[in-house]
Amino acid sequence: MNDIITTASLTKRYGQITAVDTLNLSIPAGTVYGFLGPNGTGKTTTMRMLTGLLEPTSGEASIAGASITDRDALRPHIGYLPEEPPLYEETTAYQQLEYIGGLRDIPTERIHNYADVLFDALDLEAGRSQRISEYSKGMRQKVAYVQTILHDPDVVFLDEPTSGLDPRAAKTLREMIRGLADDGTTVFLSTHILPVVEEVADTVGILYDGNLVEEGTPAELTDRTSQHSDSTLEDAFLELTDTDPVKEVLTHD
Ligand SMILES: Nc1ncnc2c1ncn2[C@@H]1O[C@H](COP(=O)(O)OP(=O)(O)OP(=O)(O)O)[C@@H](O)[C@H]1O
Repeated sequence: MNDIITTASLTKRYGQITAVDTLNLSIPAGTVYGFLGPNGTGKTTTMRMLTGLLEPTSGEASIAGASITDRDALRPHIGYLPEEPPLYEETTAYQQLEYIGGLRDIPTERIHNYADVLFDALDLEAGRSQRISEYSKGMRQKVAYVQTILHDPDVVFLDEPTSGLDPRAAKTLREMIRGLADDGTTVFLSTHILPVVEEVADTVGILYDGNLVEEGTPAELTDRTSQHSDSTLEDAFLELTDTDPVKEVLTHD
């Protein structure tokens, strides 16, 4: 299978802190990669480097053959939904998408057709004519998601995409994520909601202190670490990222 995301010793330091440490990833096209790790372990830093927003200290990476340091070449291939997506407060959802789509030369008719289908699926019809400043967190998240995939990118980076969504919308979004991958789009998904990853990810990578400490299918990770037959990805995650300093002192001989 063709790897569409590759990184080679990708590293980011902030002064004394090494946020991402010689990260090597090879992610095949058309798969969902669940990127997990405790808070402050380098996930956002990695995503910002892979989307060309942050320069690496060292190492390399490419997306669909475009180097992450070549932003013009990279841009058409990627969509990024950050944890706090920027939206224009005074516009409606349509206007927001028209503006973003316009920057990418997407015809207005296509933007409207696409938005109509996705807004129906995500239950955002009622909010279409409202200004974004009047939106709830979940409504904002829905518009931001549509904005992320509007130009049909090869790789979509999603940071906590179900944040703020009600259970029905979150379920629809999980199905959409799977649908994207089934249609050949690659999804790089970071979330702390492990059942979401368990449901949609083909492969899971666990980042810990900037290092990739484990990688495999959700079932493999669970099996590798499981103490009992009904273990979940959450059990595996907790075991692989266990840094209880008190426990470390007590067990140190
Ligand atoms: N601009 C910055 N300047 C200095 N240190 C930073 C900066 N951004 C991030 N860091 C540090 O880099 C490390 C990784 O942060 P990052 O935001 O990538 O983690 P994360 O895994 O995305 O966390 P979370 O799950 O909480 O979103 C942390 O130690 C953080 O304090």
